[in-house]
Amino acid sequence: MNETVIEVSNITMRYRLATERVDSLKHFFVKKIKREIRYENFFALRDVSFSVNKGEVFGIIGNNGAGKSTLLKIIAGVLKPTTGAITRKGSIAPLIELGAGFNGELTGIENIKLNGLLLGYSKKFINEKLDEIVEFSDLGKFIHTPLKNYSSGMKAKLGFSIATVVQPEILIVDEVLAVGDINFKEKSEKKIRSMMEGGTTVLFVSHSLGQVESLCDRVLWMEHGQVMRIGASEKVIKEYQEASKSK
Ligand SMILES: Nc1ncnc2c1ncn2[C@@H]1O[C@H](COP(=O)(O)OP(=O)(O)OP(=O)(O)O)[C@@H](O)[C@H]1O
Repeated sequence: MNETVIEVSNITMRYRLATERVDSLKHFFVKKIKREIRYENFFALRDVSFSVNKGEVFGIIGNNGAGKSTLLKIIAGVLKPTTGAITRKGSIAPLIELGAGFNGELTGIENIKLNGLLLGYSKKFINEKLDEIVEFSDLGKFIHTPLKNYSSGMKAKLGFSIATVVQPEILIVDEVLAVGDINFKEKSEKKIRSMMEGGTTVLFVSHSLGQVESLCDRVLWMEHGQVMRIGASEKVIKEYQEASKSK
């Protein structure tokens, strides 16, 4: 029987956007005190529900602004939904907002140590795994350079290498593979596949439909914060492409 590891129940995420234009922070507070700031409700997610089974590779697709990253952040526990509930079973490695825990002044090596601690790895474990992380990251001599000199792809490589040195029960991958070069893409796809074989559940967000189709069992297509379709990858991707064409 299929075991559910992620259950998303009626998630709604509301952002409040200030509708006034203010030129400075001072101006903002003056207006706020005078209660002249008005807010508009913006729903990034509306009543989203689905579940993901253990060992499944689950893709999320949709146009820019559809709500994919917001949904992943809620599942990862980085954001709290306005209403609705999430249940999650097992350890999680969220590869989202890579670099959020990075420090631009520190070198690649130093960031591995810092980020590893943030991910809950012990010092001993990080030291044991350091060579493996450095090798996988393909950063060559840049590993000894401060991160502020890295491109976004280089940061993504480092983040992926750190997070996947352990086998989490749930791996969340948001566009990470899109910024890596072709060699790294192949390598990281291989790593994701080996994790899948080891039983890891993967949530994968990407605009690369070919990659989604080749990696994912099922796909969720979102539009304007709502679920359009959930189903077998090939079928849902085809429907999404047809809908995009006819727009
Ligand atoms: N902190 C925030 N405050 C207000 N609105 C936000 C915030 N974060 C995201 N949004 C809005 O929520 C909507 C969904 O954003 P989200 O980043 O989840 O989309 P996405 O599907 O991941 O897009 P993309 O494919 O471009 O990465 C967008 O309209 C965005 O402008």
